[in-house]
Formats: sequence, C-alpha cells, structure tokens
Amino acid sequence: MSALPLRLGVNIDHVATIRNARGGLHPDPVRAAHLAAAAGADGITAHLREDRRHISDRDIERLANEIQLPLNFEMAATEEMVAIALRHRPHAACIVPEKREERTTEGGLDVAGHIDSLRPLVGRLVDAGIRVSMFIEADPRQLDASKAIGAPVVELHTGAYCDHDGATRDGELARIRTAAAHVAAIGLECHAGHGLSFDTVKPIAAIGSIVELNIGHFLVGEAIFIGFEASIRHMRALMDEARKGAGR
Ligand SMILES: CC(=O)[C@@H](O)[C@H](O)COP(=O)(O)O
Ligand SMILES: NCC(=O)COP(=O)(O)O
Repeated sequence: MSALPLRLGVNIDHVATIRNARGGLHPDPVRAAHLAAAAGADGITAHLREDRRHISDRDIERLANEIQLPLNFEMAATEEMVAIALRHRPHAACIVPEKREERTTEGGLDVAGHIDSLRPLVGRLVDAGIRVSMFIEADPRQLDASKAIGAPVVELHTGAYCDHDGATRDGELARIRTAAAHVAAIGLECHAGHGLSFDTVKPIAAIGSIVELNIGHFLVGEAIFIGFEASIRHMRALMDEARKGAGR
C-alpha cells in the first residue's frame, strides 16, 4: 500500500525570537508565514508559550486573521490557552507540555497521567471544530491515552531521535516507527516534530503512516545562510525524496 501524502507545517516561533531580541517589529512572523506559503508549506505552526518568549498574542491574532494556510496553534493545557484557542478558532491546536525554565520543549505530554483533566479540555476544543493533536513521546501508553480522551491526532516528539546519534538514534527511530504503526492501527492521525533538520528528516519522512511534519528552528536558522524560502524548499525536497518507496 502506498504512503499517504506528507504535509510540511512550518513553525515560525524563532522568527519571533529574533524579533524579540530587540523588542521591535522586525522580522515579522506573519511575513514569514506568507513566505512559507509561497515556498510550499502546507501549514503554519506557532507556539504561544505562557511566558511569551517568542510568539505573542498579537502574532496569533494576526496569523488567525491574515494567513490562508491552516494554522496549528501549539498551546499548554491551561484555561488561558483554551480561551485564546476558542477566541481565534485555528484550524488545529497541538497540546504541548511547558516548563518556564526549559530552553525548549523537552519531551511529550503525559496524557496517560492526566486523562481526567485533559478529556474535557480536548472535548471543548473538538466541539469548537478545532483539530486537536497531543504532543507525546512515541509510547503506546500515551497513544492509547490520547485515543481515550478523544484526540484525533498525535504528534510524536522527535527530539530524542534528533539529539542523539549512533545506536541511541537508531533505537529512537525504531521506537517512532513502532509508535507510528500503532497510531494507524488505533485510527488516529500521526504527525511528528521537534528538532528535525536536513540531516535527520528523511528517516522520519519515510514512515508512511506519518502525514505531517512540523519543523521550525532548523529552517529559521538555515534561512540565515540560504534564505527562508530556499530552506523550506530544500526540506520539502528531502521529504519528497524520502517518501518515494515508503510503505504505510
Ligand atoms: C512543541 C515543539 O516541539 C515546538 O513548538 C517547540 O516547542 C518550538 O518552540 P520552543 O523552541 O520554544 O520549544
Ligand atoms: N512541534 C514541533 C514544531 O512545531 C517545530 O519544532 P522545531 O523544529 O522548532 O524543533
């Protein structure tokens, strides 16, 4: 059976990181979103963190109102973020863990340990027509818990795979492959992301049951050297190369 089409969600958080370094308006994340669309992105991802270290409330408002691509709103499982999601009604919301002291997302959300609190929160977003995904480790317990709380989508955290090499990376890749097969078997949609680069994307893109990759930090960094559109176009080409011959 042939692999499903693979979407590229471009995360523009770190365009805002550069902007916030001087507290001005440049570079504009919304302009970056338009460029990403022109470069072939299938969606835009933006993470409104509780501490607003990069994406701001105004960025989310403008993205929701000004871009044509589907917006994937990454958010913590808090009442504050639910209210913002219900106000702007993005195409999708991805529920991610947050710790103020972390430099970046360090792992997946413990859905299995918080089923009772997450089920109603997910239900409110689903009832509002928002496609909810759970940002989780490649762990069958977390997959089954995501299904149990009514989330139609999971996004597998690829950080450990990207941060290691050799046998450890191979082990993480095997874990992701097994998890992606399980996601398909239980009828959820499978996405993946965090830390992906030109060097690490192809084995993940070759997993046929993964239908969306969310990639940001590397694309913004590489844009300094080759331009944002070229960075996105090259990532898309690598994903397409990997997809050829990928099974389900
Ligand atoms: C959830 C995820 O992997 C990305 O959104 C990542 O969080 C990018 O934002 P940070 O670099 O602030 O973690
Ligand atoms: N959910 C992953 C994402 O949106 C982008 O993560 P990164 O590529 O910035 O590490």
